[in-house]
Amino acid sequence: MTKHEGISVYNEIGQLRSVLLHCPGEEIENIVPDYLRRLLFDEIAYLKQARKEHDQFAGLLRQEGTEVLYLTELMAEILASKEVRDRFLEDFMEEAPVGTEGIKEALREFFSPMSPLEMIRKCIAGVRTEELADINPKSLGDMVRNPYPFYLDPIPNLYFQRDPFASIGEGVTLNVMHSTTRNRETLFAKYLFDYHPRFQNIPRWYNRDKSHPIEGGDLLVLSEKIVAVGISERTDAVAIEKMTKNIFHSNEPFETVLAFDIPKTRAYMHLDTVFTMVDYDKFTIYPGIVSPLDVYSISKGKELQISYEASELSSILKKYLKLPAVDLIPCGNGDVIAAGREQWSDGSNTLALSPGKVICYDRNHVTNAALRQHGVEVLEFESYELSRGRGGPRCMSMPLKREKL
Ligand SMILES: NC(=O)NCCC[C@H](N)C(=O)O
Repeated sequence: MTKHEGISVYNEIGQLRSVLLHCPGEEIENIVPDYLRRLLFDEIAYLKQARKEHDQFAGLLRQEGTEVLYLTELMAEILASKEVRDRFLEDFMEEAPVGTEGIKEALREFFSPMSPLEMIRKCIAGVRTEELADINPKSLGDMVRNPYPFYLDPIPNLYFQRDPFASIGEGVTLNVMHSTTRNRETLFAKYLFDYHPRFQNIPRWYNRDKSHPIEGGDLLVLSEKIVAVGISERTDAVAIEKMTKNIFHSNEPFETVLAFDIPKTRAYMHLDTVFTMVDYDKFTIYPGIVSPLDVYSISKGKELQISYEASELSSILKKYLKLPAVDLIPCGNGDVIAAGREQWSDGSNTLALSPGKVICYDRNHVTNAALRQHGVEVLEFESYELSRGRGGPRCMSMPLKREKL
């Protein structure tokens, strides 16, 4: 197993040293039209092409010197311990939830011959009812006919590794997801931080046992002093306050959390679907959120100091990041039709590799051209299928280490 490495993320743009990904697997082939919405997809994706695109994404990261870690491989290392494996399976079935003891017993038997990697992949892929032939009925629930096709639901959003936890400084938020379908994803993160030797004693700024939702796509570490967070469809103000108190009570250098109150709609589900940082003084933003945007600052003090920031976004960013000017590069380059189309496929959801160098989906050609006009280097990869899950390169990656600036 890998040695202790920890977490170190003090900005959005410093050289990306290490990142966590999940390459989409068989879970994508368990998405069916009847459950699309509940599974937070808008279309049926084609797995072979999605995996090809994801490999291109990982290839670009490696080519730039970033260490690429896969969630399934880290989890398989942990589950090599029989004790941890058994505990994980019980927790996983409890949270699924698997309702009856008869089905639980059949699942234990189903998983028992599998290697740790096979088991973890299958937990993510989902288990269809037809795969468990012999259930020894123990209760009424084991006997009644149920048309629902899964004993364990697939977890198709796991390739959006940005959301179940978030690296901030040397710690993490272990998130509470807004939707039931994504909540089991945070169990993987819990096991990583409880058991993997690479991540021992990582402070937690938020824990998945709290009731208020917060998702990683809403958390942006703008500098060593400033964290931005979306008050969004997925993240609520109570969770933000709890997280902020924990960060401020630690030895971390963060001094202000800027809370962006964005519209609560599916297209803009997280702050990073409408706003990402691409260079020291450059950001890409979806123009549709600028006028309804309210920003609040929460500053460190004996108590939290909360204020409404009355100025426009560029002034707020200049003030807190101590910059003479900021360049807000619009998604769609000022064309309202292109902006709407490209935001829908995450045109503003860039992943910075280093200051002024980002990875983007190739399909968002208007926004990518605008980024280049503003002096940003853009690396592209194919995006026919991955984009169907409504997330882009930032959503698909969780930085574990970035160089400090
Ligand atoms: N940070 C992100 O914006 N992640 C994208 C998540 C997409 C996923 N289908 C969801 O609705 O949660």
